[in-house]
Amino acid sequence: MDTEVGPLRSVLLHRPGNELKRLTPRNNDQLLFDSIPWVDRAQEEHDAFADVLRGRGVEVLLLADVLRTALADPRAHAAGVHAAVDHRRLGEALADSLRSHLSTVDAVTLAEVLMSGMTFEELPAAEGASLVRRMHHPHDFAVDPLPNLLFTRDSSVWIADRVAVSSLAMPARSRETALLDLVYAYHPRFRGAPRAYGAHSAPIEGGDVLLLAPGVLAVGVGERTSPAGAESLARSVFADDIAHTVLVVPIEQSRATMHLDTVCTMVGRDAVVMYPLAREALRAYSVRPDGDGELRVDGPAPFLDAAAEAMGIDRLRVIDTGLDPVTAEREQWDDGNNTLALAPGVVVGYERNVETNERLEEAGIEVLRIAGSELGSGRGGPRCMSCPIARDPIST
Ligand SMILES: NC(=O)NCCC[C@H](N)C(=O)O
Repeated sequence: MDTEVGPLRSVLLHRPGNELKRLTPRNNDQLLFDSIPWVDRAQEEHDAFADVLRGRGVEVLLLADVLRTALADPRAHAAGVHAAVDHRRLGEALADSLRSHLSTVDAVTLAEVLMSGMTFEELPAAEGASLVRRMHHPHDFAVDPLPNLLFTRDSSVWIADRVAVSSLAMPARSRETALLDLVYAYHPRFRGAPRAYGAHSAPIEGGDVLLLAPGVLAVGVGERTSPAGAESLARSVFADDIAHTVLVVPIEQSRATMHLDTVCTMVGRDAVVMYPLAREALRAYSVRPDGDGELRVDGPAPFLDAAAEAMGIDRLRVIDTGLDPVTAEREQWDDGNNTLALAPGVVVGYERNVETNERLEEAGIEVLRIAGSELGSGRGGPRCMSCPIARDPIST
């Protein structure tokens, strides 16, 4: 898979589950949600999103299913138990007893613990007194929930025939790496899938990675992906010969622009929808292999120019959203720029971004609208909620 817009064949989604029921007004900021979602409605919205994709011939894989299947392998099960138990939080005695307990549970139960976490009151009854158990509030988490699993875009990225399992920057998401790692290592469908980026610890998140054209990647660097993460990814894709240029794009370190795909996504082979303020502001370092195993770094230059040059086209078309600044800011916050392309000129977008969608349609882009009032409470749109696994090449 080497573009953002080739006909989408297969995608990994996560239907939100019990992990969302862990969100409270006390923990939602730390868990990276802006409000408390109505879980049943979020599930309905997500089911409708998945149905739109299936209706267009896309195979939808659900993370909970592939996780359960992977955990049926004893090695994956052991890795899952290891990922769940934090001995620094629990202390050695309680960690040992939780480890022994989880080692005996089936794959479905372990998957649920890995996704939804476990509170101290849900820990299996243990013999004897544990200071840790007594001092924690019963509702404290012994195993943290992962409500941001919903945003499968960020935790793994397919580039050509390789998958990069991300190292996520925020503590609330760092355990997602272990789950995706064991899915790709042990699920029969993915076992042996070649990796990109490896087990680097420098943060990369998939929302920052755009496959602009075959061999050309854009990587946002800001709140999530670090300069070191971008450099590691560049070195890895050059070593594997799956890209010739990586455009490294500094983005503002703020919640509204946490990933590059919050301000810019591709809607056609040479077209993007972009937050108007980003249009002039974005710049890019062009990183290429220098032929001696090192990197050549040029720039920074205006992003649109650097992208067109690397893609070998005259210019990258920006869909003129033509919005007044307040509407633009509101619709950017609600992920109007975060579209998922199903094919060149066909995208999924949140229905609430009325003006952005109208402008896209005026530019000839078909917009498949989905509801997202609850899904969007974690600040992510259709692109954030999808990890494409296979796309057809764009026919010429
Ligand atoms: N690619 C994206 O922009 N993903 C959205 C992630 C939202 C999630 N609540 C987070 O803060 O990581």
